[in-house]
Amino acid sequence: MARVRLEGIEKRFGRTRVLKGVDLEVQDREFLVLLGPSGCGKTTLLRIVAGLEWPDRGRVFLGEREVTSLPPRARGLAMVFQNYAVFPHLTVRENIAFGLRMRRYPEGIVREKVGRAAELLRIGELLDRYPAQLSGGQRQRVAVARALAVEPEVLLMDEPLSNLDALLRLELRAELKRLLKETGVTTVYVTHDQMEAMGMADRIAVMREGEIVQYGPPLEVYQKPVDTFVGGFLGHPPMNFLPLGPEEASFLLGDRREVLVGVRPEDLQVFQEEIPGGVPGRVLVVEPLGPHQLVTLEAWGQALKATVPSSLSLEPGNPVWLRISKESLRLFDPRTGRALLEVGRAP
Ligand SMILES: Nc1ncnc2c1ncn2[C@@H]1O[C@H](COP(=O)(O)OP(=O)(O)OP(=O)(O)O)[C@@H](O)[C@H]1O
Repeated sequence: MARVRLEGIEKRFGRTRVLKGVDLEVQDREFLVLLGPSGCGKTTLLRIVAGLEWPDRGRVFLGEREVTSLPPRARGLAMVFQNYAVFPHLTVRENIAFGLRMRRYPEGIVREKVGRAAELLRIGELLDRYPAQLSGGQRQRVAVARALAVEPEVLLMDEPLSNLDALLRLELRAELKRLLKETGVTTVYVTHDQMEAMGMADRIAVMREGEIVQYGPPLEVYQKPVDTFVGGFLGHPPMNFLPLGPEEASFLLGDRREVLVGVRPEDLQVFQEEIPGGVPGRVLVVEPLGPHQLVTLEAWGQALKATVPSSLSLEPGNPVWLRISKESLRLFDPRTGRALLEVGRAP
């Protein structure tokens, strides 16, 4: 198994700077997710790790080995992409065996490794079928089995679940997580789906416009976003942002300064009776989601989202009172969007 280390990776396509000096370290056996909006450079970074693309500047290490100028096959890694890259003219068995045959393993070993990979992915009964006879989910399992069969030190995955329907994604997400923990392979996984990132990652690297803006365990990134971009990108629905003038800030925070307050929809407490210190608001829209409801409210002169228990019977137009615990607030600089110190924490 191996660490992946990137140092100062820069890449341009024509005049566009796609990667602007990325440093990243993925620990041995870690499941790292590169998360970010479309076009931020995730795939380019992954392709540079794979050796399918060369950086203009910077270095790539796998373990202690520098591989910056090595071709893909010399790097000891395997890849799975979104468009189930399986060969249509080969059976599942031959697809899984492909990488092993390229490495010239003896037939007995090929059979054994194919069997083990098929068992891990629970596709043992599909070995004699052709890809056209498989569902999308099964095809993607074959692609993963083929990647894992060669026992790579590092597994690179680019949106491997994005072509699947929602239910299958959920199922395969959990299975992949189990599987990759079981095999212990170091994984770099690209997605723009924040639920996938939150659910699967040991650590998330959030990318924006060719840079990594935050890197840490999912909950830390969720609870302590370094700026409004990360706060707005993670969470569904995203964090609410309230621009407060000195007067309002003093009322809510006991501190006179202009700030941008970030509050997660689940941290906005909604009451139907007036409560001491509660901020008055009005219900605009109610969306029942089963265990809870998503409520759009007007308060502090702007629209906010709150997730509240379904037991509250709310209708558009209802008056409500809001409370936010100080611990759940995040403060941001209204000019730069950067996070400020937490409320109530000594500087
Ligand atoms: N071969 C190429 N030639 C020119 N521009 C490219 C090339 N590959 C990528 N780009 C550009 O580089 C930028 C980053 O692309 P990249 O595919 O890495 O982003 P991404 O974050 O993976 O996006 P997505 O989630 O949409 O796949 C985009 O603006 C894209 O148009």
